[in-house]
This record gives sequence, C-alpha cells and structure tokens, in this order.
Amino acid sequence: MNAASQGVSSERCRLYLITPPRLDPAAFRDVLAAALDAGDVASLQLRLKDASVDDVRRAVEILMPVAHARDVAFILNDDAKLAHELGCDGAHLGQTDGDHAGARALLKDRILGITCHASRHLAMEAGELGADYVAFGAFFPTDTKEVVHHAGTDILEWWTEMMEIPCVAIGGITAANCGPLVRAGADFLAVVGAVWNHPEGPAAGVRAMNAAIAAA
Ligand SMILES: Cc1ncc(COP(=O)(O)OP(=O)(O)O)c(N)n1
Ligand SMILES: Cc1ncsc1CCOP(=O)(O)O
Ligand SMILES: [Mg+2]
Repeated sequence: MNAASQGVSSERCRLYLITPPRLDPAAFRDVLAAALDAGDVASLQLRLKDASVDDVRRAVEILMPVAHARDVAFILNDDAKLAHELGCDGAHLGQTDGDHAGARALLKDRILGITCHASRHLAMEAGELGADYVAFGAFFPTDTKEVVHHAGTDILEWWTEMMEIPCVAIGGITAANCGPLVRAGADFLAVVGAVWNHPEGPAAGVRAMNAAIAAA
C-alpha cells in the first residue's frame, strides 16, 4: 500500500498531524522528523496560513520527503491544483476553498478531504462527491483557529453507523480529551497544538496521542 492509500484507510483510529500555521521549512525539517519517528502518524497536512505560493512550494519540497520516507501521506491544505502540481498525496479543502467537484476530478486517485463542520448535509454532499474523508469539528475550544462551528460525538456515531467513508475529528483535541471521539468512531484525530505545543516537545505529543488512542 502506498502512502496515499494508507493515509485514509484504516481499521483503527489513527493520528492525522497538521503542521503549525507558520514555519521555516529548513528549521522545521528535523523537528518534523523527530515527531514522525516518535509513533504512528497516518497523514501529515501542510497547513500554512499567510504564506506565498512560493513559500508553500518550498515547504512541500523540503517536508514531503520527510513524510514519505516514513510512509506518511502528505496532504496540502487549501489548494488542490497546487497539491496536484507538486505531487502531494492529496488535498484538504474547506467549504470556501474552491470547486470540490473540480478538485475530485483533478486529483483522481489521490486523497481529497473536505471540511464538513458539524453538518450532516455537508457530509452527505462530500460523500456523494467522492471525498476520501469528511472532517467534523471543532470538538473542543482551540487557540489554533477561530472556530464558528462546534461538533459533538453524535455526528461521528451517525456517520460511522451509516457510511464507510472515513471521518476525521478536529479542533482542540488532546490526549486528555480524545477518548470519547475514538469510542464514537472517529477514524482519524487531526491535531496541531496537542503535538507542536506539548510541554515536553512534539515527540512526546505524538507518543501521548498514540497512547490515548490505544487506551480509548
Ligand atoms: C483534517 C482537517 N479538517 C478540517 C480542516 C479545516 O479546513 P478549513 O475549514 O478549510 O480551514 P483551514 O484549515 O483552511 O483554516 C483542516 N484544515 N483539516
Ligand atoms: C484547522 C482547524 N479547523 C477546525 S479546528 C482547527 C484547528 C485545529 O488545531 P488544534 O488541534 O490545535 O485545535
Ligand atoms: Mg481551508
């Protein structure tokens, strides 16, 4: 199985790591390698905010090989065209990140993930369009992003009972609060702060998340 197919198919809940919103790729390379070496990570999303296209390109060139060397799928946030052009394993699109159907056609067998907030309707639409995963959230308060939509475990239970398409939970998830999400059926837990802001460093954050998932 290649990194792309591994990134969205799983029997058990797995960690979906998202980068900090701002980073210097040359300096971040070793930090990322240490985090990915600390435990199981299914996918890495490059989520740079306020970065130029050239900056994103450079970050992909430097960081994607680090992920691929460890069989971690590399997903680009916000831009399906650039993800395709740069050979990423897929793209994650929000509700205002362009044409989802066009992205599905462009990415072919690469991964397309779609933000569905806390909406059953958006999730059904994403599923019909051929999304490889749907993302629900935010489940908990977060400092990483200003969030408008708040999800509960009921949407994970509803989705997993009915659909085979994997679901990702996001928003303020930590080792301390993730148990109910895993038990409700989340296929992936997407995290930023729980890893990059862990008091003992990112490697400890990855270990703590994996231990909590296993214990749930
Ligand atoms: C896995 C995952 N889920 C949700 C999001 C949020 O995407 P979006 O709503 O487009 O917001 P931004 O991340 O672009 O600020 C995500 N990135 N990844
Ligand atoms: C990108 C995004 N979309 C909804 S919440 C969120 C932030 C996730 O970061 P954290 O894991 O630090 O709450
Ligand atoms: Mg977006």
